[in-house]
Amino acid sequence: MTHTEIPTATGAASAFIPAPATPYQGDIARYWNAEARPVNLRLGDVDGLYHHHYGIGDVDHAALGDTEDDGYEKRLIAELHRLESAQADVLLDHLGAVGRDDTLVDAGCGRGGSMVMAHQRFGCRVEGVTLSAKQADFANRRAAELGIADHVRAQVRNMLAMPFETGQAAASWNNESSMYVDLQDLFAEHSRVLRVGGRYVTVTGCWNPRYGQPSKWVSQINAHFECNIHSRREYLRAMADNRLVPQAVVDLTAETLPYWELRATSSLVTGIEEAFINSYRDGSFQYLLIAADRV
Ligand SMILES: C[S@@+](CC[C@H](N)C(=O)[O-])C[C@H]1O[C@@H](n2cnc3c(N)ncnc32)[C@H](O)[C@@H]1O
Ligand SMILES: CC(C)=CCC/C(C)=C/COP(=O)(O)OP(=O)(O)O
Ligand SMILES: [Mg+2]
Repeated sequence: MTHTEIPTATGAASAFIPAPATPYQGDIARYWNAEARPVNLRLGDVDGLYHHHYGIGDVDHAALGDTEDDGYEKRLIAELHRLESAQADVLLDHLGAVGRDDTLVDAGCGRGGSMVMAHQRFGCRVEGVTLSAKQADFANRRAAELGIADHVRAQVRNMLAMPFETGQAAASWNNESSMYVDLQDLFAEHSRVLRVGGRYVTVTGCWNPRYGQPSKWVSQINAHFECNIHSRREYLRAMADNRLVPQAVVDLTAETLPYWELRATSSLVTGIEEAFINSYRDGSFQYLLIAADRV
């Protein structure tokens, strides 16, 4: 692999940043280096867990209280954040038995919220990769602040060529990060880093083959995030081709809609809410968790 020596903002994420494997990956690195949306930063500020994924579960209307009250917006932000952390908890629930001596891999780790939650739950080592040096620095800074930098680390690397030994990981996951890569390449790499008997989990948005082709809403989401949403069929086929055998396929579409409906009423809207709500409602798009055994 070729590496370009570029010092990072803090020098903490890594001494060097690998050159992007493709021009597209360079675009994605730039996208996430520039990202600073209030909907992500203000939610993360609630308790220091910074997520770049969406929420699931029922809205707690009692906790939200009256829209006319002072403090409603603050409670709304806390509620959206609670639902996003609930999503990560459900992903972690599907990792199976994880011991303190195990290593977990977060492919496309963002600012590291899920990694911190995984370490807090299992006490184990958690290794993350992201294309963005800003995100890796952010995640490593948070881990240092929490005193867990010896167990939680983000690196600026391509998830299709991860810096981990073959069979090193007890479990690995993609939390809303698989729509940036070819699924055959992705699952071949997870299959390599996972030990036999290990567990792979993804939470993802995918287009529904029953709808026919990607709807205009799905195309809008792709354009908004510069990603390429795959179909449910493609996930299952690429897993089967790469020794990943689904143990659970959970349709979380109905469970994510309350998050989007609540978010659409907040001051932190980004303009993509309508596309998610309409595509989930018309059946063209699904929010799915797939947990698979590495056989
Ligand atoms: C929507 S964010 C999800 C972040 C995180 N999983 C979470 O739940 O908060 C997508 C992430 O995928 C990462 N990503 C996209 N393509 C990647 C690649 N080829 N290698 C590594 N990371 C990648 C981005 O850098 C970004 O961190
Ligand atoms: C389910 C799908 C298709 C996800 C696409 C990947 C993505 C950008 C996820 C959320 O990131 P974010 O938290 O940075 O987005 P936002 O700013 O909208 O909250
Ligand atoms: Mg977000």
